[in-house]
Amino acid sequence: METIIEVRGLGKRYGDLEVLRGVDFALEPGDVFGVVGHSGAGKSTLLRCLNGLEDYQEGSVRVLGREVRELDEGGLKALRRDMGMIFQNFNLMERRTVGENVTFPLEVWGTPPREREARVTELLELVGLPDKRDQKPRALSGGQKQRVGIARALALNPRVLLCDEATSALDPKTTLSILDLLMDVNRRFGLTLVVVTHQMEVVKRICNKVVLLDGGVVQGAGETESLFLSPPEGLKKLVQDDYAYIPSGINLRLLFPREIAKESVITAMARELDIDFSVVGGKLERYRDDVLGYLIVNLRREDLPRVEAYLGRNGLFWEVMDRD
Ligand SMILES: Nc1ncnc2c1ncn2[C@@H]1O[C@H](COP(=O)(O)OP(=O)(O)OP(=O)(O)O)[C@@H](O)[C@H]1O
Repeated sequence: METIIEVRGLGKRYGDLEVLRGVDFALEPGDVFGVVGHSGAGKSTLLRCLNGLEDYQEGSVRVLGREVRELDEGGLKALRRDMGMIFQNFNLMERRTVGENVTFPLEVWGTPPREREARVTELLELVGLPDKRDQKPRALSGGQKQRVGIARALALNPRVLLCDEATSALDPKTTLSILDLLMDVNRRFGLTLVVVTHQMEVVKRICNKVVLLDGGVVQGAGETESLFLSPPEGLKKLVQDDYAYIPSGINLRLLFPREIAKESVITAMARELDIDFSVVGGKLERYRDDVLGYLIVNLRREDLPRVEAYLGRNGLFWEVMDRD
């Protein structure tokens, strides 16, 4: 499949400050790629390297087959037409109406007025705001403003949408509605999304791939589900909940991949093996279209071999949390 964005060995400095080092990833059309990490991790800088707003000193950033650093002014303009962007604070023009905001990129690219009108109508329908066309942004809620931001970002039919903390200023319910809209445009147009966020819930809900940055270095990367269900050491703090583990016996983390998420594996196991255990904690969550999760149980050390054998026989995944 075509690679739409390929980043290899990316290194970026502001003077003496190294902000990104050895960043690698590749995205295919339709990927929803989460970029997560603490404040100052380099997330926004990475995004700006993708659309040529920042230069980089090392490695390669190829977008739609073009090396971003080598683009001239015309090339950069074309690149930004192919990459829409939305922002935490929406960046709408307050003096312009909603319709005038959405039409702005079309004006810049010289689209004839009649086509512009039709396109604005279509875009405002798409984001669910056909009746707000003549309103000023100040009359809109945060969620509605972001919908206008999305309509404007899609005006030129981009291949990629860059989302910089796009839901961070919104309440949880509005966040979900914006994420649903982003998934809708992703599926409908095969749009690739790059989603910078510090909200793990956003990643779980819409991203199929994720990279975790810390101090400008990739700490973990891969498919969202496997990264969350079984994170590498060092990432656990960032993606897992803390539980007060029971100090005696064995704490076992059972992972529920999609096929068995809803089955009551645990009660069946307890019955069949005739063992006792306590539930320490757990979570079932929605990841895109699946319900996945884990459960942490505490059992007697001597029961572990039989439990592991049972889990293995039944095709389950588990992790012993404190095997010495
Ligand atoms: N224009 C700049 N000049 C100098 N240093 C900068 C500049 N922009 C960012 N930095 C520094 O680069 C580092 C990474 O910043 P960046 O904004 O990419 O992080 P971030 O992960 O997006 O953080 P946040 O979530 O707080 O936005 C920080 O240490 C920041 O202070």
